[in-house]
Amino acid sequence: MASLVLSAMGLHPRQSLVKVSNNKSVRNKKEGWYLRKTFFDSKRDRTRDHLMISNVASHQSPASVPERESCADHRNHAAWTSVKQERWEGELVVEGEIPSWLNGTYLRNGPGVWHIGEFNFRHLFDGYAMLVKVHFEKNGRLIAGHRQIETEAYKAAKKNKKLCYREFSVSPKPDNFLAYVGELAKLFSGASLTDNANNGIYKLGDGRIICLTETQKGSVIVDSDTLDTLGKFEYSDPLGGFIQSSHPIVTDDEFLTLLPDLLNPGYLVVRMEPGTNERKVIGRVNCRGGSAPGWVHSFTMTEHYVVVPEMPLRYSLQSLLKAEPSALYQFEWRPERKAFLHVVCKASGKIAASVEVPLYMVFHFINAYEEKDKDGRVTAVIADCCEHNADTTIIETLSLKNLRSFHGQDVLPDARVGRFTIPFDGSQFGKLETVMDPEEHGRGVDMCSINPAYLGKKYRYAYAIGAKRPCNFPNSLTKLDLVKQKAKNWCEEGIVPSEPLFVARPGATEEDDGVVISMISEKNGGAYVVLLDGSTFEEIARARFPFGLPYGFHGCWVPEN
Ligand SMILES: CC1=C(/C=C/C(C)=C\C=C\C(C)=C\C=C\C=C(C)\C=C\C=O)C(C)(C)CCC1
Ligand SMILES: [Fe+2]
Repeated sequence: MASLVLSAMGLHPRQSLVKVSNNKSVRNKKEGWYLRKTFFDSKRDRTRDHLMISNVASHQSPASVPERESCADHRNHAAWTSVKQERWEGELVVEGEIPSWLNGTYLRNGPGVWHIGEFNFRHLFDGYAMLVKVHFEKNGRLIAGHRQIETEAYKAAKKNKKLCYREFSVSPKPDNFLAYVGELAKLFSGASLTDNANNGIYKLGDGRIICLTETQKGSVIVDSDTLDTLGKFEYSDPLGGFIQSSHPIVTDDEFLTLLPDLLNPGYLVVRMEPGTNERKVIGRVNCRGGSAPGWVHSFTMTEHYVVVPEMPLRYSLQSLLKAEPSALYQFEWRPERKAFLHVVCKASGKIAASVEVPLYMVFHFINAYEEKDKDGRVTAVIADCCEHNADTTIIETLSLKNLRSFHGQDVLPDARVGRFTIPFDGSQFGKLETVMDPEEHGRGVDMCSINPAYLGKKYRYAYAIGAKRPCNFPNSLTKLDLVKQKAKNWCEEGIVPSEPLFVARPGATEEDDGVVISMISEKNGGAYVVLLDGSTFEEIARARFPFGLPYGFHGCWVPEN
């Protein structure tokens, strides 16, 4: 009975509410209760790691989650370990003070499950999508939860107990030659590619919440409260193709994205209005560097221009066709084909500038803005990014084998805040410079966010994951002051933080007036959500989940009402 009551409260039965003062207890300010932190207190608990893809747990607290076979390696950091059950919801106890204006839901997308039965995925990017939510109620309470996204790829793997679609690093093995021929046909139509929407998450101008990956069919609508998968986002236009940027640029007024064209190498720049599913073409950029477009995980824009990257890391049709992944999975590094940035005018669709730039390797662009002369004419576009020193090593660093074998070696490749200058004077070349000494952020930087009010405009601050060396993955949060060229860092021993998401205080006039939210996975198997002050970059609150949560990619903020 007691355990049922605790379950209903979202508490584990071993997590007891006690009115005592104890250094292992955390005060729940609101209720005047203390929550004794007994999660994972015993070694036995830490070693329980359940296979979850074989079963669907209904709306449950951890207490009512059925025990399942042990599968994953319990010595793994929570960040690289599949989540223990398919879904959970409960209330979290807050340590610290949540600002009273913070009212809404933080959603995070990312991999949740990296295995199907005994079959283990190889890469961080492969994991089946899981959503995490933290709902900040007006009364200061936090209601949290997580849930797998019910994509075709995930459901098929569960039903058939085998890989059925091509994920980032793994492809289903055809049983025989006929099946192989069938697979090839499916590949050309895009049917064999995954719809595992494990990457981006956005609130569209019309209120719908969309989860995305690089495949167009991996666009999925979810419910921000229940985390239900509501269905595929079906594009109603005839644009075709099967790949898209994982990161559209979404505002209340529009959804802009890039569609790489693998057959006639180039990119379509498209725009979709809120309330519609129809993308309209703004313009097209033809690749300057040969027979395949570069990978466009993300891109950036200014107030009037879209910046289209053409990276030397290009799609490899050959690798896409092969069942066995090559060294760079579906990509190949082609430095001889050079690197470019193209600038497309949002109003006319015309190419305003197209320049060759030094080689670069970028997953995430940060922001861009226009530089103007005294008469208000645009003289250049500035585009900032998290740049991996034109080195693709980071992709292999993010394989699960590497992430799970950290023994104190400093193996995270260096990264920097890169700034491109794209002149508007007809020059053939653009510049790529380092904004600040990379030591400021431990030579690690990625998964960035800014104050959304500064999108496309001159800005000063960005928030990202950084590094405290030695490490094999970014293990700190960093606030980058791009004007002073300084960083403030926040870190705790053994943590893996996900993208720090900046949420502005309503009515704020300073760019950094707000909070930064990040989900933290711990090496002892725990997880918590942390809130930092956007200005001082000091911790203001945290709330612990009752079990570990894997690393996640990106978040979004859904304000109440
Ligand atoms: C790329 C293609 C596919 C899938 C891509 C997927 C599922 C995810 C990509 C995620 C990325 C690029 C995440 C980047 C994270 C970077 C980090 C954490 C950097 C840290 C550095 O210090 C498909 C869908 C399989 C199709 C083909 C192409
Ligand atoms: Fe991303």
